[in-house]
Amino acid sequence: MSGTLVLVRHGQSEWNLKNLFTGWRDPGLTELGHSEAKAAGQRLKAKGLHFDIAYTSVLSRAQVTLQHILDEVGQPGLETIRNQALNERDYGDLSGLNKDDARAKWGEDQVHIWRRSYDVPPPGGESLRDTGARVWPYYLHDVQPHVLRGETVLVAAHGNSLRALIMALEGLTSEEIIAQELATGVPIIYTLNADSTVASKEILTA
Ligand SMILES: O=C(O)[C@@H](CO)OP(=O)(O)O
Repeated sequence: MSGTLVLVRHGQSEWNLKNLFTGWRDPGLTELGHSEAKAAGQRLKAKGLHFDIAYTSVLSRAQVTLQHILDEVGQPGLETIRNQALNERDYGDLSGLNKDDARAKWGEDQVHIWRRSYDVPPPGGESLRDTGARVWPYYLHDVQPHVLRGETVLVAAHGNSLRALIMALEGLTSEEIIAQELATGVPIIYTLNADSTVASKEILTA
């Protein structure tokens, strides 16, 4: 076995609460989102995890979530790399629209296809496949080498950028990924084998 990879979706954002498509827009965390992030850090601390490096997106909800976690585990100054490759899937023209209003306008089925299909992009935005095409190479080139060296790596990112990563990590099909929903502020702990396949997975729910 080699190292440990912890993935965490940011805590609830203002736009999650308002039910708006977010994508690359940059709302902050709600009060609940801040406490979810702190609770995630406490649960990681209780597991005795000590991180060697952290990665996040260039969006503040993920960065603030990461900082709460690092504060809670007692590593507030840990080396942190921020990269756009880990950003949320770009929702294009849907960004900023209310999800119920979108269902009323385009229909439930079309909106579900835009939200959860693998390869149908929302107008002007990215499909999950498009998102994976930037997340996975970044993971392979920048993140995975640390894990394979035996380090413990934290990645704080977004619902769909992490779904794309998990799909490739676990070898899920485009059918299987549809049902995968990530809760806000719930860490997923993977250990990897030396050949980079997943050795174990634990979801740290409250
Ligand atoms: O709005 C978004 O950017 C994402 C994540 O909150 O939404 P969805 O659940 O539709 O993928």
